[in-house]
Amino acid sequence: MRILSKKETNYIDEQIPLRTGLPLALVMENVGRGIAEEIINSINSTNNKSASHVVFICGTGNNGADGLVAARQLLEYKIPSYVFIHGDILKGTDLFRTQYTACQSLDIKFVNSMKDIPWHSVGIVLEGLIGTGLTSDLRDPTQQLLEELHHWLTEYNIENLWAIDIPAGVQTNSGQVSKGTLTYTKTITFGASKLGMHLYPGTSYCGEISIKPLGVPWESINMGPHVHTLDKDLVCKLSPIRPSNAHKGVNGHAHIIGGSKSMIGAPIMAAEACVYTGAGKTTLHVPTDCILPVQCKIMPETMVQSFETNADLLLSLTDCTAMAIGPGLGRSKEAESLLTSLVSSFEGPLVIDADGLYALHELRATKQYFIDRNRSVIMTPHIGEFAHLTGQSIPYIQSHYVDMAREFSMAYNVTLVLKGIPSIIALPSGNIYINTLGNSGMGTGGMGDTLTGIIVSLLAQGMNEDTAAILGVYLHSASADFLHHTKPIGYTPSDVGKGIGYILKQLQV
Ligand SMILES: NC(=O)C1=CN([C@@H]2O[C@H](COP(=O)(O)OP(=O)(O)OC[C@H]3O[C@@H](n4cnc5c(N)ncnc54)[C@H](OP(=O)(O)O)[C@@H]3O)[C@@H](O)[C@H]2O)[C@H](O)CC1
Ligand SMILES: [K+]
Repeated sequence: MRILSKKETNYIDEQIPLRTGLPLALVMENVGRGIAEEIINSINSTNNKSASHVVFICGTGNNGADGLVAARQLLEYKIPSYVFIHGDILKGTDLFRTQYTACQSLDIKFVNSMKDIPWHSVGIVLEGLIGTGLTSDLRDPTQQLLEELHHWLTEYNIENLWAIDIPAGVQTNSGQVSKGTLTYTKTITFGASKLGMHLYPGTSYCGEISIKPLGVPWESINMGPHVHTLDKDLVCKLSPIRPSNAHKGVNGHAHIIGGSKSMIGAPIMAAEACVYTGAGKTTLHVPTDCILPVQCKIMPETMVQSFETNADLLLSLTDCTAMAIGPGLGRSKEAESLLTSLVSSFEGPLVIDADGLYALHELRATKQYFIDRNRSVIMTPHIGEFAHLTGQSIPYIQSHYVDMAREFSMAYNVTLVLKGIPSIIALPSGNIYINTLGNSGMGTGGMGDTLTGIIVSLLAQGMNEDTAAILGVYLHSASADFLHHTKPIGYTPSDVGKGIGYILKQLQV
């Protein structure tokens, strides 16, 4: 499912009249009908017929105009509305003033104060103060107004607070939330949901999201790189189909490099997840000083090799269909020089994770290697590692989450899996995928190692970087969601790895 940025919604508004000759007022009529239908359905399904009044709190932009269209359309169904307008009507947009004039001649009650609303008979309140037109944090008068609204909702125990398009105070692109923003039970949005509705903290203010059509097939408008949700519908088309005569020689040989004296669990989890995801062969390379405990712990299906020096390791990487480096590798000068050698000499599919990313801290020095490669490298940083890679602070990354991921991926030719809540995948083409799965039980050490193992396994089986990253993130989260269903916390990254085959089966149904 596509997700829209602020720039894209503005572009759609601009292009529809240009391409079709249809005025924006007609689009607004469609979205207003969408809002009205949602209200009618809710009123019809509730037993409380005494709470039948609808209240619209509108600004003087097009978001407020959408509310006025809905109020007018409700009259046809004999549903009365009260409207409170915030702001100077004369300074409203053309569409707002048109709708305002139309509503003045109808049986819609405009109130000058919220005190004049019969709150005891109100079932639903819709906020059309500000939509995608939010410019900065909410200004004081708007914050005060929302505070007053909150007072009435609490006093009269009104649960249904619905936002038109996006809650006033939530930034469309970043999901950052202004002081004074209220929490909604539903957001009725148009065409597609907006980025900020999928990113924290914005997502927790929106309530249920209901998408209403614009009435014009806007997806055919070319707007450059897209943002999509990562969900089952998308990955069903990506699921690998293995020929019935496939054997281990054709199912890929994944090599994983990692481990250090104090960290043997991370490479083991990665290697085992790689096996569970179906690689034909999995070899784990660990430093000589930790091979014994690794061999004692790891499942017998993996091959384990040790290396004393980087030169040893590079020589032993034969028959390698895909490689992952980083889990538990440790932070050392050797690791840094290993990374530089691998990035410049290994031409096959490569995943860099964890300490492998840390070893890239002189990223500018190696940037050209990434750009010159025929294929992108997959990097899987969490936000802390991404901050280290980019030199930006964590709060800055959080408030520029999608933009930073996209810029990084395009500049470095990297398929980026940015692990956060939610995780996003940024492709060198500029396209972004926002993960819609996952749960709180995943916040445990080793989950990232398992993800790396899944992704390198998919690469080894012949998937390209972009598909392996997208499908890998999906399989990882879907497997965790399956476990979470019966065991909310305490399932392990290894359990997640073990479940991958079952999720692949679900995708093939
Ligand atoms: N393609 C679509 O999806 C369509 C969307 N539509 C709707 O249009 C809005 C966007 O309308 P727009 O007129 O661009 O802007 P808004 O109405 O969202 O916002 C403008 C009003 O908000 C006030 N504002 C802005 N920033 C602040 C702030 N920081 N604090 C307080 N108030 C703020 C602004 O006041 P000014 O005094 O600054 O002018 C305006 O009053 C979109 O969200 C949809 O709902 C269309 O229906 C067409 C299709
Ligand atoms: K709104």
